[in-house]
Amino acid sequence: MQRSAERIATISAHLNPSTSPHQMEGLSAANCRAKGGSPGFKVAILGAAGGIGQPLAMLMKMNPLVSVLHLYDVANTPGVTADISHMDTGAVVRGFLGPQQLEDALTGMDLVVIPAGVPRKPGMTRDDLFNINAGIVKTLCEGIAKCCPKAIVNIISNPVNSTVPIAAEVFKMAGTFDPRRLLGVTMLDVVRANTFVAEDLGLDPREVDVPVVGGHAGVTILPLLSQIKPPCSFTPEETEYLTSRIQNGGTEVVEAKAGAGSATLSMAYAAVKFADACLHGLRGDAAIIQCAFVTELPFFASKVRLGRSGVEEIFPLGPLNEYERTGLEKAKKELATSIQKGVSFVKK
Ligand SMILES: NC(=O)c1ccc[n+]([C@@H]2O[C@H](COP(=O)([O-])OP(=O)(O)OC[C@H]3O[C@@H](n4cnc5c(N)ncnc54)[C@H](O)[C@@H]3O)[C@@H](O)[C@H]2O)c1
Ligand SMILES: O=C(O)C[C@H](O)C(=O)O
Repeated sequence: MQRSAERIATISAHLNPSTSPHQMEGLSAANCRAKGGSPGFKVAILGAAGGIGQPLAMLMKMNPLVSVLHLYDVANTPGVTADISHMDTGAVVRGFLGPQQLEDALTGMDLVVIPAGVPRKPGMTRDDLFNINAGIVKTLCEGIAKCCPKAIVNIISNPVNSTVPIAAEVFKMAGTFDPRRLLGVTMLDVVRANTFVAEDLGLDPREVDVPVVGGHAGVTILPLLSQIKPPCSFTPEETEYLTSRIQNGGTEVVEAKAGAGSATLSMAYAAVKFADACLHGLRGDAAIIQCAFVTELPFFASKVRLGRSGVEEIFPLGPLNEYERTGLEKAKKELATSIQKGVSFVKK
């Protein structure tokens, strides 16, 4: 037991940038090389040892736009970091364990992705996670405000409809709030919508683009099937079936996993797709457009254009049909409650 604790501490020290020259003695050549890195962006994942965090860390390590990858969690980061760091891709990987290493994990980051927190079990709503996850997101965002206030922040932790308002309040109180840089990740809804619509129409999902707006829970998830590319028409029954399947995609996975958590692999895929879009925007690439939960309007998932400073343009919803207009009213009502819950949590 003692030996294994010492070993974890040693691995952690080797992977931590604050390791002193004295502590560096005895490191392998491979670890010593891990001091700088190729040009690119610095990305931190908070909750990196979790069900989403691990595959997300692997996919970010494969991203050529990433030069430094910081993996932070309150448990198990030394093992995950050692494992990921053996991948022969460009990004230098460093691990950080526990609150005392949070500031080191965040300092200098361009993009921070947050999948920290507990997932649902069957029978729970995302809002049932609020009591635990609200405090986790608040603490992590306080660290961001202090150590990397200019970073783009991608929030995955549920309930997104409340955790993003929590993050906004924390940043406002710290005087660092920039609505262009705070984004709730609703990409999995788009990924699911593309897949389910493609399945229904017999198309390749890579050729389908469904805008999904509103929020990330139940009726707040509002797929705009009337605005699909390529343009398609649906019967009322198809619209009802597809809308309901997209809105309940998360529950479908929670029930199939039967107590072992919620979507992790498809979420890691969606998170990296979204993070990659943010990095391309930061690099100055043109026409980077995705759906995300943004903090203007005041909070609403919309189609946005990403650029050097984060969200550079929020597109209007466009023409909605009768079914979508009704859905929008339901979404706005539920969203208002979830947003207020997040704001009150920080202000109390
Ligand atoms: N936005 C979305 O579309 C979407 C999709 C899937 C899951 N989620 C949410 O993502 C969250 C994580 O899901 P998961 O399946 O990876 O859960 P998980 O339990 O497998 O992993 C969560 C990780 O967070 C870590 N953690 C807990 N407290 C922490 C803290 N204070 N600081 C840093 N790390 C901390 C845990 O140690 C764990 O490693 C859940 O809230 C889930 O509901 C969101
Ligand atoms: O459904 C969940 O609890 C996780 C996530 O929000 C999802 O949509 O898969």
